[in-house]
Amino acid sequence: MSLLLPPTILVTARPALRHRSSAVVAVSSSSNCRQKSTLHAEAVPSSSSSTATALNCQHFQVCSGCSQEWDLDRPHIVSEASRFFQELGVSDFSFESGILWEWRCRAKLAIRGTSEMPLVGLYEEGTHSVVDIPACRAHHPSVNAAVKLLKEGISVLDIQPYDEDLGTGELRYVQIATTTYSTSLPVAARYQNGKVQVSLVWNSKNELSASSEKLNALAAFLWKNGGPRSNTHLVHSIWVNFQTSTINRIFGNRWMHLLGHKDFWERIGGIDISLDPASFGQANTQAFNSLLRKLQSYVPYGSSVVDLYAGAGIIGLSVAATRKCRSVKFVEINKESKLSFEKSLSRLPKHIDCSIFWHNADASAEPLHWLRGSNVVIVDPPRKGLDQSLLDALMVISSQKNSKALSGSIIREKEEKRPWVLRAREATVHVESKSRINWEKDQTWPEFLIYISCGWESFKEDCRFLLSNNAWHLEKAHGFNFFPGTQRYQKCSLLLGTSSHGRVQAHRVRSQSRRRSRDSASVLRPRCRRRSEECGSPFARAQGRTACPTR
Ligand SMILES: C[S@@+](CC[C@H](N)C(=O)[O-])C[C@H]1O[C@@H](n2cnc3c(N)ncnc32)[C@H](O)[C@@H]1O
Repeated sequence: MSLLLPPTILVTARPALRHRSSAVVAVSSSSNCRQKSTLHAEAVPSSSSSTATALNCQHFQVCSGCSQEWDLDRPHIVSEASRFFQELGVSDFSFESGILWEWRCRAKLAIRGTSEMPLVGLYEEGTHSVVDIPACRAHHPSVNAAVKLLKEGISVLDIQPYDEDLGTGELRYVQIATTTYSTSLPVAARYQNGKVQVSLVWNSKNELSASSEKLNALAAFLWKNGGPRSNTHLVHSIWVNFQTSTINRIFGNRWMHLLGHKDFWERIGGIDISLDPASFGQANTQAFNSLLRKLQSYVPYGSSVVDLYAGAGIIGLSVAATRKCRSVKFVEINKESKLSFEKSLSRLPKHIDCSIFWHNADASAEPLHWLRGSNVVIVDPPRKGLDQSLLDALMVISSQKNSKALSGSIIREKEEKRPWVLRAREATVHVESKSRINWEKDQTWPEFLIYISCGWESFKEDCRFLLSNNAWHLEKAHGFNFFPGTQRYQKCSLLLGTSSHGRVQAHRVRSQSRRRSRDSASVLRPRCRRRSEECGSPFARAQGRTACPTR
């Protein structure tokens, strides 16, 4: 089995522990002092540090986005990860540092202040005060240029930034995503010349509200001064998301395309992918590309793959295209990802003969059902890690020598009658290959698990659990610098191989005790952290109110 650990989690290692404790106390008055001293300690360069790999950002220590100022190519977590994997028998853990600045191609930023002096940025650690970050070193240069243009528009048109205490104002957040896909430019010039998809989060229920005129005027301003006919041609397209709720979410449910190309293409992992603003997208597209290239090499040719927590399906589609897969099944809970998935699917090379199924479903509900029929399972869960039911299912399949017996025991469990479960089992997107796969009847079970993780602490826990009782065997581990300058999220990929030694009974006992320990961990972690990928501020998490831009 192979497992891919998202670097996101990783980098957090030691520093992550410090951050975690800071986060827990962030609502108390002493928390800021603690946080600051942590940041200060990390700001001290070691004797071998070089300015060539320093963050060198004027916003450091005020903005909550970055917490490592020196040695961006060596996140502190790497040495911990290396030791962790060494202890588990993997001595060749590798780490790719990638680009160190201008890597963030996707940013969600809060908009506060006044129309004369708008603030566009992240929350100061432990507060809900927005820090303006016009010269952010992590942002792709096009993101910073778009923020500058947006601020001009806010001032010229007297747009009112959101006031979250009063719930008033017009513009709450902006999401800016960069595409570097352009066939009219030489490859070497494409990254620097990225164009942005701007999504304005507008404080109204829909396009019929009284403030719509101002919204249209702002969109027209951005298009006139940044669109294809402007001198700079920075803006690819403009969307609006309507959000009036005070709950802990950046986006509401209503999206509308306003100007520019609706489809937003990027080339990653050897395929063309389309990402709608409502779909999950990786912030560091270059690191993601490296991760995909490595991951592909671990998928045997002709595999049947299940991609759980699939988002818009980039990982599964990239292995379908490069590994001659028999079938790839995707399971994703966010229905908004379907549109992006279908568009990307439409550009998969026509010669690829692979059965494809995309399900809008919860991977943790009936996980054995999703695992059946595949020899490779790829998981890329949110920071909280794998759902317990899926971990249990992975342990069950590893401990059963006889796949027929396994299928039989599952089928005997119950005949499913619940209509919503049956509906979820039906693929909402289905492309049949010439070989016509019926994985529902297939007796194959995963032999390879590839775990991509963006939460180091939860990953370690999941990994130890999967390796317990020799249920899975760890083969490879790789780290990728997805978030240089931030300690919190790195991505790491691991490859686990199954063994057939474990006993189901023994495993069940263990999984129960683990569930208890997870519950107690959740007491320390604010609830919304477990629920929402969006919330990054300890303050907001503890208060359970307005969402914070992710870092
Ligand atoms: C870290 S993202 C990975 C997305 C995708 N693999 C990619 O790289 O673009 C995690 C994804 O898991 C989805 N998700 C969260 N909980 C889920 C669940 N219980 N079942 C299925 N998908 C889930 C989220 O909507 C999100 O798209």
